[in-house]
Amino acid sequence: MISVDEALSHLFALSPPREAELVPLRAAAGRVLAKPVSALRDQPPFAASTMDGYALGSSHAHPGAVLNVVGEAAAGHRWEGRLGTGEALRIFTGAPLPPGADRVIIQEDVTRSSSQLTLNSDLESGTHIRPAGADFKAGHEVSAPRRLGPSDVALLAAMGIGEVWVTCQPTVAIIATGDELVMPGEAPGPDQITASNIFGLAALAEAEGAKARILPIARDTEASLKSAFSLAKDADLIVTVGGASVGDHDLVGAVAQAQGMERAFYKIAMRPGKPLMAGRMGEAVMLGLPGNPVSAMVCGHIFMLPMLRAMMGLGAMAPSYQEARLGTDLPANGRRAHYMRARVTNGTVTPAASQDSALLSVLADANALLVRQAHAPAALAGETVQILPI
Ligand SMILES: Nc1nc2c(c(=O)[nH]1)N[C@H]1C(S)=C(S)[C@@H](COP(=O)(O)OP(=O)(O)OC[C@H]3O[C@@H](n4cnc5c(N)ncnc54)[C@H](O)[C@@H]3O)O[C@H]1N2
Ligand code: MOO
Repeated sequence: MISVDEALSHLFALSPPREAELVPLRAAAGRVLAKPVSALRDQPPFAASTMDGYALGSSHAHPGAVLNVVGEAAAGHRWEGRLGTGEALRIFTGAPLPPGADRVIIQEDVTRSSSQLTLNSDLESGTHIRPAGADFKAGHEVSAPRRLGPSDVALLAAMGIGEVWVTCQPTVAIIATGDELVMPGEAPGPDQITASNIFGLAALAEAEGAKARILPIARDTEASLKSAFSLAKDADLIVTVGGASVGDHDLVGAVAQAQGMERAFYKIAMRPGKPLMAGRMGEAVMLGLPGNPVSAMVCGHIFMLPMLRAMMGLGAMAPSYQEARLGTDLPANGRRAHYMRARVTNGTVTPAASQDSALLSVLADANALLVRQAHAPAALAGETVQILPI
């Protein structure tokens, strides 16, 4: 059995970044920027009024001053000219400021009569001018790699960028294995159950930005598993679920190897997740997860998601563990790192009463995994522990 960290290193070695593709900005949200992008010009490109009012030279901006309104500037329509002594310009929010003006008086602070403008006795302070380049200057860079969120997409649009290079989305083929399984909605036989974790794994992969495909359930025969692998071979990542352990019907490893899988490792010191396996299979990576519903999902968080992030160009990063206060005493841990289903409330984490790796209702109630390292000594309530929000 290798450690979780060793398993992750093997998996990262199997998961180089995918190539990049050029997509319209509208399709870029959630994708990973593959090449840095630079602003084409300053934003705003000109000094602009931030209010509706009157632009003037600040030497005139005193209560009771009387000025002559010589024209008008609106957003998208500059006034061509230069303000002289005693002159003011009607100006609206977003309009370019004319030369000769360095202050805008809001319209609430003036009295206007025809072209004559009188400043009121109480003037709001501030210039109400946004200088050219206040947001960013031409050449301002958004660096890569970076997962593009809504604010990034808005920034890129403001930078004038219509298309961006993003890493291609990894494709994931998910294969449930087992004679006992039927799809949700199908009528199970008396000895059968519904395939469940494959739907959770597909959702996890998609939420991370991958394209997931659930293949037909493979039965516990060489022929059925072989045909499932052949359907999956164009994927970047082939995820099998079940058939990973040591029973007579656990054929996944043997069939995968007969299909050319070069095994990187088998079995890890982790609970749940012990019979994890992985290797290269042609152009794809094969990740063989244990069948127990929670084991597969926990391995999805700890291994599949970091692999997908690496394939998307985000680097070889372990999951982002955080710290929390332990809400209850825990006994010493055994030789496998334990990823306990737990709830974190106000910074205090409490493990679920049952850690049976088949209980999806417990997983669905959990909002974190509480990580106990292999051979961790007993821990007392109040100690700081590692968690992974899920
Ligand atoms: N003698 C030993 N037995 C087992 C060991 C061991 O070390 N020695 N390891 C145990 C551990 S730990 C795990 S985890 C399981 C994993 O076994 P498999 O990966 O071979 O999984 P299966 O036997 O196919 O299934 C286990 C369990 O999960 C159900 N299952 C399978 N696939 C799905 C699915 N897609 N959706 C929902 N449920 C699924 C299946 O019906 C079984 O109940 O092995 C232990 N045994
Ligand atoms: O490791 Mo198994 O994955 O305990 O249930």
